[in-house]
Amino acid sequence: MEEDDDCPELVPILDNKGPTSKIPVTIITGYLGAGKTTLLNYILTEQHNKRIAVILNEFGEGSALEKSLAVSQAGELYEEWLELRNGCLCCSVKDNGLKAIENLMEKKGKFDYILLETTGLADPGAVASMFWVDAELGSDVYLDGVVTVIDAKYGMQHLTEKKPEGLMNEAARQIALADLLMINKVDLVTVEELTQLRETVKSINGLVRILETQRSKVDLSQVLDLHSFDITDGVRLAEKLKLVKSTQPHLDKSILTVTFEVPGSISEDRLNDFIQNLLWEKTFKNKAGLAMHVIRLKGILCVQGKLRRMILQGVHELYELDETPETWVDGEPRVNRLVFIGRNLDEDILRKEFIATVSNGEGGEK
Ligand SMILES: Nc1nc2c(ncn2[C@@H]2O[C@H](COP(=O)(O)OP(=O)(O)OP(=O)(O)O)[C@@H](O)[C@H]2O)c(=O)[nH]1
Repeated sequence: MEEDDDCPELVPILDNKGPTSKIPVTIITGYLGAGKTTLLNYILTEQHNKRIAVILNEFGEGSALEKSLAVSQAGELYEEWLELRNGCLCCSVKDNGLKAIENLMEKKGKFDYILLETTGLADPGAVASMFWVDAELGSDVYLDGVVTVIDAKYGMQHLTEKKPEGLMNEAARQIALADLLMINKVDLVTVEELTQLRETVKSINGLVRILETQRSKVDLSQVLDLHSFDITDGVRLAEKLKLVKSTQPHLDKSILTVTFEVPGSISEDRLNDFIQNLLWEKTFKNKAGLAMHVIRLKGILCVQGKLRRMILQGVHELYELDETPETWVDGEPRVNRLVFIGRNLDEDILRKEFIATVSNGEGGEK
């Protein structure tokens, strides 16, 4: 056992990924009119003793601010920022979003939390990747999670909208990327409609926690500090991944969740080969010959030569493989458990490809 009391000087406890030294960013996404602004207004007017900065994101859109700021009850629209009585702040940033946020913090001091609302049609994956990469590069912020708001009444319609060949349905993509899903406007639907939507959502993202809300009212502790990209709690993630089941597509060509478990310890190099073939080269195809496309990826792995569990996190083409603080216990079965959310995925093929790639040569027992 390691000594917990003594902290070796050369190993800072608050490493640059530590939640205490950096400011969390939660991305709030969802289709047009789902209730994102209502959620932000609710959060900003609740008593939470946090200094929250709300950023309305127009990254990459290049267009002028199309909508009023989240909090404009005073009738004033602030170009740069709007400071609220409870210490919160609201502003709109374009293009180089992270730089703008850093400038804002320089001017206004640090916040406790940043909420970033993406425009209804934006791909939250691009924004999430940007924050994720920046955190790695030593920025003051880290990505806490992606919250997707769905319209209980029109959600199904958005999900079944036909897209031109090859294009992904944005509503489904936003669900696939979510770490937390809020089905909002439950007052407008019947129990049956709500059940149907919930089942459809689960068939896309088998990992996500689902909340049902009216007027986006939600216990803030369920939305903030999700630590969805943390690498420190491998045990909790392992337990969570164990409960995930592969899903069947509900909708034509829909995005779904695939999960599997492979025993033994694996080579890190070959694991990297597998991930890169999947995410970058897109070499794996489903039975219909369509390339698999991963949107979100999580895993707990047992890597040869590592005493600790490894965590794998991925968003689109980015991935990160890290050691957790937890060592494998003697006699504990070594397993690799992976969850993929994406398009054209096929569980059998993916598992076979994984086994073929990682257990080449000396794979198997530790
Ligand atoms: N009936 C009902 N209406 C709601 C609920 N939540 C929000 N609304 C209304 O739905 C409309 C859209 O809500 P917004 O919060 O502006 O949605 P949004 O996702 O920010 O919309 P965009 O900015 O266009 O993407 C508003 O008129 C809200 O008052 C709810 O739970 N029930």
